[in-house]
Amino acid sequence: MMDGHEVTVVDNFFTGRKRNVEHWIGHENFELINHDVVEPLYIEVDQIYHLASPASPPNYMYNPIKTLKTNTIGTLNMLGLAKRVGARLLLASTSEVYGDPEVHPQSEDYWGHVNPIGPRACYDEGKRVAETMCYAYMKQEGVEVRVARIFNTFGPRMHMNDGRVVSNFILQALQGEPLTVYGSGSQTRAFQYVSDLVNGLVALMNSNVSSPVNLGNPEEHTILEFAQLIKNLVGSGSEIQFLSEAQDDPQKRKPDIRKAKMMLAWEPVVPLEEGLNKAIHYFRKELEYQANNQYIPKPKPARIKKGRTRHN
Ligand SMILES: O=c1ccn([C@@H]2O[C@H](COP(=O)(O)OP(=O)(O)O[C@H]3OC[C@@H](O)[C@H](O)[C@H]3O)[C@@H](O)[C@H]2O)c(=O)[nH]1
Repeated sequence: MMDGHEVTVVDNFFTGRKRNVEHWIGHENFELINHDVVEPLYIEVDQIYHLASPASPPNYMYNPIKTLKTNTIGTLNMLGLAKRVGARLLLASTSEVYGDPEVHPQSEDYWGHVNPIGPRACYDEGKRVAETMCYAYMKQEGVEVRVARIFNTFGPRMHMNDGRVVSNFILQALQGEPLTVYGSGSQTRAFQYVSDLVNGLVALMNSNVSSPVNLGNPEEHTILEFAQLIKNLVGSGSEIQFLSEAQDDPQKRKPDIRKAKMMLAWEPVVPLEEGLNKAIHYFRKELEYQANNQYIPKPKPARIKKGRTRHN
C-alpha cells in the first residue's frame, strides 16, 4: 500500500482478527472483504498471495475437513481466479510438506516423509496437493505460480490462543505458569521473525522463480533450549513441565536456504533474541489489554436523527 498498490485482504476470520488490520481501514489503497476462499471469489487483481488456511497444529486439527477444503477447494478457487484475470499466484506452502524428515537440513528437492492418514495429514497433505494444483495450472493453463515453503515463524499479532510453541511459552512465562514441553524437548525447530518472512514472500512474488523456495531462519535449537531461552528473556520463575509427545511430531527441522539466498538475494536478518523480545513486548501488552477488558466493545451512544420519523 505504501508503494502505491491497491490491496484487498480476504479473510473468513477463523484464525485472523480485524484488530490486526484495523489501522489500515480508511486508507485509500486498502479494502477488507469477509469471505471464505472455499467459495468462489470474483475480483480484479494482478497478484494473489494465497495465505488461507489455519497454520497452527491445534487450529488445523480442530476441523480437519475444513482445513482440507480450504487447502484444496480454496486453492482451486484462487487458481481459477488467477487464470480468469491473468494474475500471478503465490502459494503459502509449508515445511510440513517434508513431514518428519529423514534428510537434514531440508532442501527443496527432498520429497518428504509424510503420514497420509495421521492427525497432521489434513494440513501437510493439503499443502502438498495445493502445490500439485499450482503446477498443474502452470503446465495446463499457463498460470504464473510461486511456491513458498514457510518454516516456523513468529511475531507480534499472533493470536493469544494460537497454540504454537513460541506464543505458548511466552504467555506461560509472562503469567508464571509452567512452560509446556511436549515429549522430551529434544525435537528441534528453527524460528524466523515475521518481517523476514514478509520480505521473502514479496521478493519471491516479484522474482522469476516458479519452483518451490524454502523461507526460514536456519538457526536451529531444541524445544527445551527455546523454553529456557524464553524463560530467561522474560525473567520468569516458571517451571518447565514435560507433557506427552504430540503424535507424528517432526523430530528435526531446519531449512536449507541456499536457493532463496542465490535466486532471491534474500536471507533472514532479525536475530532470534531481538525477534523474541519484540514478541514478548507484544504479548505483555496483549495481557494488559485483556486485563482491562478492552475486548468487550463499549456500547456506542444512540445516534438520534433530528426532524425525521423512521418507518420500518
Ligand atoms: O506448548 C507447546 C507447543 C508446541 N510444542 C512443541 O514445539 C514444537 C513446535 O510446535 P509448533 O506447534 O509451534 O509448530 P510445528 O513445528 O509443530 O508446526 C508448524 O510447522 C510449520 C508451519 O507450517 C506451521 O506453523 C506449523 O504447522 C513441536 O515439537 C511441538 O510438539 C511444545 O513443546 N509445547
